[in-house]
Amino acid sequence: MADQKKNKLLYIVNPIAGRIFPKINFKRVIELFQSHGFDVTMKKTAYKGHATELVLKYGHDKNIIVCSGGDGTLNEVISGIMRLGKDVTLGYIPSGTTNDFACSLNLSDRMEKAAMTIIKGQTKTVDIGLFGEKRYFSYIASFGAFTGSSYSTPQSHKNIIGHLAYVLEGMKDIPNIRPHHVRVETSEAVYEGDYIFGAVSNSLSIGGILKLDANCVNLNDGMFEIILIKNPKTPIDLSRMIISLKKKDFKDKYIDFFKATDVTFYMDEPFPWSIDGEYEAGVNKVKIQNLHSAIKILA
Ligand SMILES: Nc1ncnc2c1ncn2[C@@H]1O[C@H](COP(=O)(O)OP(=O)(O)OP(=O)(O)O)[C@@H](O)[C@H]1O
Repeated sequence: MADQKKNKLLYIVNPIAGRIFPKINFKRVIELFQSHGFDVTMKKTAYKGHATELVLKYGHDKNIIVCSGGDGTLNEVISGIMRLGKDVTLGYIPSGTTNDFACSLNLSDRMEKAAMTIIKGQTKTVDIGLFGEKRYFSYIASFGAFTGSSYSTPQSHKNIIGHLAYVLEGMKDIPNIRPHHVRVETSEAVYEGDYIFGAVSNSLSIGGILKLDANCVNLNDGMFEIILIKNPKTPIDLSRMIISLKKKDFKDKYIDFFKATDVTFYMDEPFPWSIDGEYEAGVNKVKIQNLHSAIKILA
């Protein structure tokens, strides 16, 4: 168990994350922390970007920063910690709709169990992504098919029907799927093509739909997994590719799959990205860097 005398804990709660039932019982979580000797300051988020501000405002004298929310809240807290420039440990009690990153870290979505993981005090380090100059991400930067639904699905729908809301919103995208011409450079290779989807990820699960093999992904190896999917020419190509993706077999001629530390994307025309499920405006060129072991997390 961690040395509780030293444990000044900032607890950030997104009160609107996840489904209506069950909502995070943050009072119970606070009681648990306090009963184990933690000195807790709790703050609720009130708007987008607030979690980052709260970390920067209240995080200076804390050694643990815990958040409850979904991938969006976690992303904002990580962005705050990266800017804080102080050695703090992150704790996460998932209460979002998809909680992709929590699944990769094997964190329980049962509130008390996740709180106990934090109280037990075992840490591991994980890589963090940097998209461009200042946009951090915990598990994914993606573009193309279905990524719009990750940030455009209304919160009210997510609250009522959970992850299915993303899937339904994504289906609206199908008639509009069109390829983007992209050139992708790593220190070792160049990939170029008309891609309908691309993802730079540090996760076992991409949008809760596409799964990567646990043996292939290490969240702290300084490398991203990168998947680029080309536009299939015929319905037969499309169905073969879908079968390959479902089998986690990425050798199909329409799929480029590789690992890299840093990767630069060159786009003919800008298109929006999704960063940990939140909207990011398009650019003509972006470098995505893996910041190795950048965050210490209780997991
Ligand atoms: N009080 C608030 N009112 C409205 N929006 C908020 C509030 N607090 C935080 N937000 C924003 O809500 C958005 C969604 O939060 P989050 O991603 O944590 O939950 P979720 O969407 O339910 O879960 P997931 O991303 O795992 O599906 C984020 O962009 C966050 O900044």
